[in-house]
Amino acid sequence: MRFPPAARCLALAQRLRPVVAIQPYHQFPFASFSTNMSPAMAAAGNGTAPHDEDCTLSELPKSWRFTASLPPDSLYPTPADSHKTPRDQIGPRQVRGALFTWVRPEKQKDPELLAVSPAAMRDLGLAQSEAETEEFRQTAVGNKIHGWDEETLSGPGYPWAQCYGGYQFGDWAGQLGDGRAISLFEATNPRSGTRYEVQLKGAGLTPYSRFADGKAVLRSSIREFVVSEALHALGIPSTRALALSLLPHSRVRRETIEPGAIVVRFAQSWLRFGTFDLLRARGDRKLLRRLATYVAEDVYGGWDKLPARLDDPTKPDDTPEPARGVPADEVQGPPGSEENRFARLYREIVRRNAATVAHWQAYGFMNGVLNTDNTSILGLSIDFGPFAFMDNFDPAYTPNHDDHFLRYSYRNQPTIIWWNLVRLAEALGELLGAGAGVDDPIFVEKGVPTEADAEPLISRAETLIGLAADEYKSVFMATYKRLMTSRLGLRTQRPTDFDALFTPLLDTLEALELDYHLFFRRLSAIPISSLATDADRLERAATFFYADGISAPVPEPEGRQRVADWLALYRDRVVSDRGTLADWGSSGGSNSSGSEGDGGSGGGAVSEASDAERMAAMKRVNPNFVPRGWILDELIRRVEKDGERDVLRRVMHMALHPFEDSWDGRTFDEGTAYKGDREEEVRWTSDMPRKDRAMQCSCSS
Ligand SMILES: Nc1ncnc2c1ncn2[C@@H]1O[C@H](COP(=O)(O)OP(=O)(O)OP(=O)(O)O)[C@@H](O)[C@H]1O
Repeated sequence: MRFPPAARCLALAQRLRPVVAIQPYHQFPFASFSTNMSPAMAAAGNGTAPHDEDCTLSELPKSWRFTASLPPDSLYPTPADSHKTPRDQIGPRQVRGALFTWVRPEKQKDPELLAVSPAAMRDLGLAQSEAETEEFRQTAVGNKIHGWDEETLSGPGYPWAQCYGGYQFGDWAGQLGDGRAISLFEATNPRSGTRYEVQLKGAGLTPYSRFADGKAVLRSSIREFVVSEALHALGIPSTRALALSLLPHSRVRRETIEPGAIVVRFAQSWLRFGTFDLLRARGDRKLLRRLATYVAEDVYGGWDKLPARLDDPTKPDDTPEPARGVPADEVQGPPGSEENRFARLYREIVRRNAATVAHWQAYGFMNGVLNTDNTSILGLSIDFGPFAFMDNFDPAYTPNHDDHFLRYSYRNQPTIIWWNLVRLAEALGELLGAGAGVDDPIFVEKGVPTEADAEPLISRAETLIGLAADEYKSVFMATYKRLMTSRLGLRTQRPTDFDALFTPLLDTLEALELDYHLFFRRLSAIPISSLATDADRLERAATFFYADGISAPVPEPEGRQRVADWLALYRDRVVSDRGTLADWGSSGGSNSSGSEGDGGSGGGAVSEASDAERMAAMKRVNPNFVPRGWILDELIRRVEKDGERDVLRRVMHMALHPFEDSWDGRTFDEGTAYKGDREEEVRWTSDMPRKDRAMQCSCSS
């Protein structure tokens, strides 16, 4: 079966790439916090306060909607068929016509529960004390399964592994699938009503394990456990991690022999672009339509949740947020660019991913392997292999040791996510291009347009994908600018900020090899009144250098002057943002002046109260702690080699409360003083050791 329109879409994709081709990093910053804690961060909820409604694991409402809605592997049509098959016979193979296989996690001997995320417990609706129970420990490694009676071989649900494909490093990789992840059930938090798919990573072989062993090593499991929760606490959409267990009898062969582990993780959906890629590659149009419908109805919560057509899709920057509530069968827009419900679905996926990649850019996070099987249909950060947070600001940095062409480098991330979105557009091309004809019985039956309809369909798909490219860029830029604005403590955005403030800042960080995160955090503690004169600013400039000096080949006085020049711009911008007319010219004054028509002051002051408010607001969005590569390496060494355990609890606490000045001895949501390690906290939030900057990881995990 051929996919002619999608083939045309491929050509289109190639033509479209320049539309949003990644520009130099400094043209692509973004952020989405107001100076107050953003709703995302508030919702992220880092606390562990108990709730009356928190339940036990067995009380937690569970469902199996994914497996009830989509077709299983025909070799094991029912859970009982799979359950009766010896575990070692469920070997790797190509699966057709299905989106998952029923498969039970392997049983594990003497597992040790190493750590849980208190925030994850709370977000799932589980009482904190549940983590102490045997039921939790056995569930966390797959020894106990829910919804299935292993005696009677019956029950409402059974574990499963998803089938998907993907483009890896730009090439079609064929069928992939959950080769070592097995989903247990969907859990609905009774308080929030949010439903999550809960799964185990490292739980054993599945039909999608290909040539590998179905296991995960402790090293990569610790990294995924910590970063999932850290991203969420930063307000960055991410899959989550609930628990980490060590498998003492599991020896896993990678570059060396390593201990095995299992992470319990959860997300509102684990579907990836690669799931759609696979159906397109199989030519399975019917299932593709069914999957898209499942995503809209079950994952996004209904067709009416998707974005209405923009008032003017050719000018997304000038258009307000799209309305919602469009009925499923409504088609919007003029002939040639009519948007049906599948076009709205595609646009929502575009918008979510644009916002997420904007968060990564603003917070200096790199996934490291942005293949289409690692790109979420919900726009979540997903699959944590060789990820990293930026150390010294270097837009060409890739944390992936094997990424020789820098495909997944920091500056390329927005382009690559668009590249992946174009692959998704190819899969959805016929559905979104069909316009009002999408429900014509012949089209529904065959999934392909008639000869007469083909040309208009292709042309409409091309038009809509082109408009989606503009929308992607617009959402990306708006989000990035909003985040950067708040990271700099500004209450207002100006069109000139991007070129006049953000770009010179990033250029300075790059030229002087300054630490990206420490810069923002340290700036959050500098009163504007201390930047009044050039001499003040020159003195303050050294705050941003490492204690052992700058590593860039720039003489220190020159480096100081460069930072001081930017601080002058910043001071003027803050004064124009927060100062009053009466303040202007009332004190000191910098030598620089704001841009024409920019409200620049060239002098002025900010009241102490207002400046204190700026600094406090900045501290709420500029983390003091991020789990950098060297910290995770230390953590892994201490857990794996030195047998430490409590360090995991401490690192998770810092990751879940990243904006605090300090942690040990302070009272957090749970009402009792938190027991930390002061020396460790200071070390993990100060200058990083020179030898550890900009580390790279291999993909082995
Ligand atoms: N040790 C392994 N055993 C079986 N399959 C594996 C193993 N490692 C990777 N895979 C599979 O190879 C593919 C690509 O691997 P990748 O490292 O991107 O994924 P992953 O980290 O295992 O999974 P996820 O994206 O679910 O976090 C996936 O289909 C994955 O399931």
